[in-house]
Amino acid sequence: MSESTTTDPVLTVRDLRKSFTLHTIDGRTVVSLHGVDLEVGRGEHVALAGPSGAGKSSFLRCVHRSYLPDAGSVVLHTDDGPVELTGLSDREMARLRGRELGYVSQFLSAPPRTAPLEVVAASARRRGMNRADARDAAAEALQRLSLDEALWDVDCSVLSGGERQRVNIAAGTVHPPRLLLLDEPVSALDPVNRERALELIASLSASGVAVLAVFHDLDAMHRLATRVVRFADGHIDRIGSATDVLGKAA
Ligand SMILES: Nc1ncnc2c1ncn2[C@@H]1O[C@H](COP(=O)(O)OP(=O)(O)OP(=O)(O)O)[C@@H](O)[C@H]1O
Repeated sequence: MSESTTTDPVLTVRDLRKSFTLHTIDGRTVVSLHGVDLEVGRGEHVALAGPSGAGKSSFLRCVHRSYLPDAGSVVLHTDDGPVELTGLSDREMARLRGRELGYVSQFLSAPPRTAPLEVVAASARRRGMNRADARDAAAEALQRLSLDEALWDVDCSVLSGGERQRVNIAAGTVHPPRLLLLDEPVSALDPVNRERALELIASLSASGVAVLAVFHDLDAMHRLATRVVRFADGHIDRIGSATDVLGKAA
């Protein structure tokens, strides 16, 4: 399924294909994306829906290029013009990721012996802030997500799952990038912290950030998505408002 063109595009994906060869199972091939087209505009929040195994995470990872697609085009529209991500060297991709492309998964991957404040400040620095401003912005982001200040300088490895997720969200949203990819970012949060995180994510769209998100939770999609894209068997089979695609909110 194809879709219409967005007026102020941030991301344009065309005919994206990805498959995996399972070497341990007689070289069997699993196709996760069969040729997907999608455009995401400035300030849009596009939610990826669909059953388990439909290709949602593969799509996010191919856009982030933690998976290298087999074929197709992934273009990020930057201030310097469109950049084809599939053709960048690893070094160029890493630089672009730091500045323009945030990825928040459900797990925090922090270097050993790093503290929350450092993780979030490092993310802000990669996005162009100076050291002092990055530290202030990191403190503000952690405060907004109610991470207890006593934890800001402890090793991330001692944090609980929900605390790690809040550090991850703070790092993804501090001095927000042009495009933010979210893969189940609030799955370990209690209701109060989940609410704060959803409010923060909602405020990003208002400031022009393009968001591409996977939430298994229908309520989050209804609240946040300007458009829902439903995946099935590695294809997009439906695009529309949350109510059109998911039915009425509970
Ligand atoms: N690294 C991998 N190696 C082998 N197969 C993979 C890999 N990543 C994804 N797949 C396969 O690709 C298909 C799509 O998986 P993907 O994780 O993208 O689905 P999903 O829609 O995100 O599912 P879920 O909602 O359960 O997270 C599945 O059949 C999965 O087994």
